[in-house]
Amino acid sequence: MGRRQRNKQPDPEPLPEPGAAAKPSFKKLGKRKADADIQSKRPAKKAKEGAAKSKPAAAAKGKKVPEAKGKAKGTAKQAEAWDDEDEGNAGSGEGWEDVDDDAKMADGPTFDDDEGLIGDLDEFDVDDDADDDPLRRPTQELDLGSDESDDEPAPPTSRRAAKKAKKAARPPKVIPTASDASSSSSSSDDDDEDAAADRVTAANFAARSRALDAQAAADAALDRAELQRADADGAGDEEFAGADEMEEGEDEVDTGVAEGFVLPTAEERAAERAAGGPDVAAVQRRMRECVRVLGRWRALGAGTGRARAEFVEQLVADIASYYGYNDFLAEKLFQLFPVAEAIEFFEANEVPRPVTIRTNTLRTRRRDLAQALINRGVTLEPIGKWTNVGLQVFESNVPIGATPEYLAGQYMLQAASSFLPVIALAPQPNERVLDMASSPGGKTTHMAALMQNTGIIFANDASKVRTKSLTANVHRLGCKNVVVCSYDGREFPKVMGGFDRVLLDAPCSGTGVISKDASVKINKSERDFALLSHLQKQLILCALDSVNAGRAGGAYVVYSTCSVTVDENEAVVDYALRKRPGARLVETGLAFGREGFTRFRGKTFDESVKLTRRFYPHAHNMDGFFVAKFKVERRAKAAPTADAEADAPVKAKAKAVEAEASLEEVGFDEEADKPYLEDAKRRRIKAKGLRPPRRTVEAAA
Ligand SMILES: C[S@@+](CC[C@H](N)C(=O)[O-])C[C@H]1O[C@@H](n2cnc3c(N)ncnc32)[C@H](O)[C@@H]1O
Repeated sequence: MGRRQRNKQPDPEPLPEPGAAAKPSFKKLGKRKADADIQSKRPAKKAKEGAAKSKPAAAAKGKKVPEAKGKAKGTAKQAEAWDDEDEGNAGSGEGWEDVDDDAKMADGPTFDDDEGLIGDLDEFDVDDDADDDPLRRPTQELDLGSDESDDEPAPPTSRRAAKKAKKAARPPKVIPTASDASSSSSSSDDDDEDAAADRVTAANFAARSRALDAQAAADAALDRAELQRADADGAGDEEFAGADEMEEGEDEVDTGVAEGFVLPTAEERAAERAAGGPDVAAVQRRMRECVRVLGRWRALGAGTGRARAEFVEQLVADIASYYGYNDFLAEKLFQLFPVAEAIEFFEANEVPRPVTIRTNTLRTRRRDLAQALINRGVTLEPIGKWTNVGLQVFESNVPIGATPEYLAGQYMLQAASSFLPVIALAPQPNERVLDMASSPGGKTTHMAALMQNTGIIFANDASKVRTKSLTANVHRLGCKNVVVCSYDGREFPKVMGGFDRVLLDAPCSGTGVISKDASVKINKSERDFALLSHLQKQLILCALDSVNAGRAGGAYVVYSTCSVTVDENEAVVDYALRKRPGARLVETGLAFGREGFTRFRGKTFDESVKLTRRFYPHAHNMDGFFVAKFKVERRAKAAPTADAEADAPVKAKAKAVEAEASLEEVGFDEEADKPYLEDAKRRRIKAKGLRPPRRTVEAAA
């Protein structure tokens, strides 16, 4: 399997059958970036170092990525191939949307106590380096017939060669799996061949898509079979119910703890720490053993004479030191998964996410954009079946954040996960929409495109500084239905209300985007999560109060975060359900993602919370993300009693006064706005060099 094929955004896993519990994924996504540290005595990676490593892929940073071999080719025939693809997708409507932003800020920034907010669209700005300026480079010519440069060997000093050498030096993964075996067997001979054989052109795009779909279906079938086996074997105690078995084939030899393995006591652990920590190979061995024992506690744990909690404690401590997390966060994230899956999650956080872009359909079509980028030497593919505007970039000769197409607003650098809340909200043309926390505008501009530049979107963000990048993106992408404003979201609906739909892409801890911002590993404490959860609860109530509950068919609110913690997600949503009886959760309309938790470590949430969706890097090859969709309707009135009927006229009058007052409060008066609207229309007509109609009497007055 080619390198790009392996890295390709897989088609997301289908939803489990109704009633089926959320299952761990057995897929492996790649190797640890941190493995280069293997020779060092201490396993923990410095967070700073990690942060630097986890910066966006070179392309997204405006750096040159390795030269793609062979010229990109394009003809009218190729364009037709993209045509077919887009037409094929056209009917799928909502299910085929795009994603949002940048690499560090794949789905926008994350909240940081000290700096307020971290990450910015500027992260994707091009270097000043003249060499990187795409505008000064000659555009590659289209030539379907020859592929001469494919034959040129990569220079020995190329980044590809360096990458190969680095790969060879990597130690085995903590928990090797069958998927590793297959990937390692192919990795030795793949890179150069793949670059030529897997090159995606508009011509071979449709066939490749089909092949990838078939591959994804086969993988999914394999996963299901594995999960059924794990289910049949049963799991440990209640806390770890669902913990997956280690690997197929281990059953025959799994008769006890590995020879020579002794779980250290608390004192031994303390002494080990005091001595500078264990060496990395020892930690790896210990983690592997702990996962194996915990995964089959009944069979293997009893003979150890130690408590399960001791194994868990050791494993969490080793995860923290090996991957460079603070103990608190390592444990918090560990608790989200069965044991073996937790390791997959931590591993996936070490792997950069694919660079993805969203076609701005206000400016171009995906096939045209793809053709233009292919012509510049960009190697790309559609992200997956679930979006008809997303493209995944594999290689590029030019900085993806500064191509003429980028500058012309034909696309947004945006993480695949951040398409999801917009798909769920499904804003329609001519609606009034509020994007409550919107900078730098990945989702705002996506909504503007779905609304075909009609209706109105109020794009709000509490940070004035951040609204600059929002405004820049709104202009670059040609969004004409967006009003940018800067209020604390908690001031809504006092500022304005009566919306058809509201998106609350809330400030969060960013535990879903650790691969882009490794500082999260050490700078989040219990207090941060408490503060964030509190802010999120306040914001969600304001979002629910800002819609027009009386709207025919109901109004909608989508709540999303790029975090995977329960405090910031299910707990917030459950709180909102309790506080706002007029709001209920509905299906997100997203065809994949895991169900939200309804029970978690002693907490019980409303059953409907399972309608929310969780996305994980190790399971969906995208940032960790959470999406919940609410429908808000006016609450049904109770049947009137005789007394109530007598009071009816008085109550009706009181209600009318109240309604009038609330209208005043939210500041809407269509009549009063009429002259201004008419003036604006006249100006627009004049600007086009046409004669505007005569003013109506009210407007003149
Ligand atoms: C996850 S980011 C939003 C990303 C954005 N939706 C996008 O797709 O580009 C969260 C945003 O919330 C903003 N924010 C933080 N506290 C806020 C508050 N109290 N009210 C409104 N916005 C807030 C931050 O400035 C930050 O830009």
